[in-house]
Amino acid sequence: MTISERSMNRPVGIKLDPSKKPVYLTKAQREQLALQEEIADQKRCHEHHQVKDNHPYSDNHYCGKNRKRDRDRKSDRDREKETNRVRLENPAEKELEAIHEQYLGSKKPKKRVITSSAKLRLSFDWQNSEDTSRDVNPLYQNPHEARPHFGRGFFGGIDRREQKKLAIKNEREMQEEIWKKGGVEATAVEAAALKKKEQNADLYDTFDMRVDRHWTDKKLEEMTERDWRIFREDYNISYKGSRIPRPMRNWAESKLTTELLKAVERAGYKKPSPIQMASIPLGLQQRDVIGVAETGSGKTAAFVLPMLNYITRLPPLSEENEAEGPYAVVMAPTRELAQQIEDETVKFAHYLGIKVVSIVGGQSIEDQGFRIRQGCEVVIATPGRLLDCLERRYCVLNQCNYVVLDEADRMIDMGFGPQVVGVLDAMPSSNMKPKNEDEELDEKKIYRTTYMFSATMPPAVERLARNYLRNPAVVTIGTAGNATDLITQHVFMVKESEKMFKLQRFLHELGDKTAIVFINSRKRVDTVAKNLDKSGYRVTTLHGGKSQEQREISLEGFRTKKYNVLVASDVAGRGIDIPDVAHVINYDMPNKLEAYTHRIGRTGRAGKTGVATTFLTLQDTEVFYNLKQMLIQSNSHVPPELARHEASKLKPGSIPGRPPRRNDIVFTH
Ligand SMILES: Nc1ncnc2c1ncn2[C@@H]1O[C@H](COP(=O)(O)OP(=O)(O)OP(=O)(O)O)[C@@H](O)[C@H]1O
Repeated sequence: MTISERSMNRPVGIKLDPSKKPVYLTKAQREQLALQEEIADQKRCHEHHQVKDNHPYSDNHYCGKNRKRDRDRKSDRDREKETNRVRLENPAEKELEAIHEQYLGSKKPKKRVITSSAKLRLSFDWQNSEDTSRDVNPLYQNPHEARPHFGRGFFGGIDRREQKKLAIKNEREMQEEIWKKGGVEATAVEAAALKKKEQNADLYDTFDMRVDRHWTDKKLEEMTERDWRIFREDYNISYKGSRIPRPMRNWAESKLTTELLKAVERAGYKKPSPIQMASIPLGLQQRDVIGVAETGSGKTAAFVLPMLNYITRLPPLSEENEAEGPYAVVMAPTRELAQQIEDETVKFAHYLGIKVVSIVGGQSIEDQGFRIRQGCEVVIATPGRLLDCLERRYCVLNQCNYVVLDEADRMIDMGFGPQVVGVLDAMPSSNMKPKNEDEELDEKKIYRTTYMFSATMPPAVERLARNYLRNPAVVTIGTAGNATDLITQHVFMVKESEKMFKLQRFLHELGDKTAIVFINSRKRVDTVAKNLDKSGYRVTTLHGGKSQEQREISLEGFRTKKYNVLVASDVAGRGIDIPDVAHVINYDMPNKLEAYTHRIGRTGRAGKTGVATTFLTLQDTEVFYNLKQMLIQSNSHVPPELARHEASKLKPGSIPGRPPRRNDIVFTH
């Protein structure tokens, strides 16, 4: 209300001339004016209630000034809405509004979303007392080991053992009193029971300590749901899929046959690796499995052991059934990898009398066909050559129900999809598991089991590969696609012309240790190797343009340390397991991050550490974003030229300015 409006009400006690213009009022006058207005208002309200006292919606608080204020607010709102509507009907205004929204954001109030995790924030399904985590302070690591206090109990409060001893002493005295009054003597059994109680009272038990034990101190049958959860967290194991069996904690708890366990012991594998812990129990149940674990983490044994276990359950091969083909097939993208899987399989299989044959390109197909026909339980092959063998009728897969696709993503990426499908089609389809995952499996029946393993599994490839599997369990160790922490990653921004000089500097520092240098093209592999050879390095090469024999000689020479530098194309990028490779150098950055992960994974294997160095040029912008994310995630140094580059800031294929989606992971640096 303005002063002029107020003056219209003409309060009692203040004489104002109505003809005059509004005058200045002192504070005291204004206060008096307000008081009089308030009294007048209340009076009006009172009269109004007397009239409408019995009205059902009457509200004693809602009257007078309040009602007027509300009316004013409402009309203000209506007026504003109306101006907005008129304004927005004008196209120029509309456009202005859109630009405003684009730069300054929408005015529309955002709905507050309460996530389910926020709702449950303070709900734990375990008690504080159940916490088995170890305290960093050694003082609190063993809280129940109380120190004696010079014959006066223990430091730190009540001594449960003393209490128990006193309790049993009382019980004995009372019992003896009863026996005495009854005139009877304790029987031998009663006396022995009392004595046992006394002995027990002298011991601390778990209850006294009030501390739950860590899962490592528990027997299998004592493991609780919570212990299994901690176990999975300790080894970074995560699963997707239904009805997942428990992982195995050690070899003894696995359900592998005794002969296989002996073979594992002879191989020197003291403890299963996390991928083995998680996927062997699944394989033993004939479940289809997609296994993703970092390079050098023992994926080969994770699929080989359940496969051999499965074969031991089948009748041994004889003249009658050897013509029906092998019991199991493993497919891998490269010849070297297939041969390496053969070595790993033979390591265990020869103790069980299981025969293994590898079928790869570059060797006589007739010889390979002859070896299969002589009878073998396991065939390890590259998909192209195996399909060739099947089409030429050198081999059949009439009794093969176990198939492994190692480096499955690479096989599909290389265009081997049709060959893989061709091989799968040659297997008995009657043994496929039912499509409905809720349908119970017949325990006596043999179903086709399909295993798929890799260190990387891009979602698009996984979706495609899933066509070959039925109700698979997906096991992931750590974060899919990440390099192992055992590898120290260095990335240098260089010019093409500087690469050779820098490479020689790194190789010079290498001394007698071994290194693999990856180059993107076969031709350049030969050129770089020639240059290094001239400079006096012990160099050998490996790429797809060499004959199979040359490839094998090179790899063998590198394995036996006749050469300490292997210059290779991507043929050696996956799966190749050469112990003690100290340094991997990406002379050229590959054009996919998956290839980078696999290449650097040739070092830092089976628990050992390694170094990976990558030369990056401005031609590699395609991978800048993903590489930067990977370096940040693994706490590696990001060269400033990469961090600053535009291509490293924008995810390939994304729209500039689009706010991150809910599932996007954004790293800051
Ligand atoms: N339980 C184990 N204990 C000790 N060594 C093991 C164990 N399992 C596997 N290894 C060894 O670890 C090395 C790497 O294993 P493997 O080649 O199977 O790794 P991978 O996960 O398949 O690697 P990549 O992804 O590069 O193919 C091998 O030399 C193998 O003998």
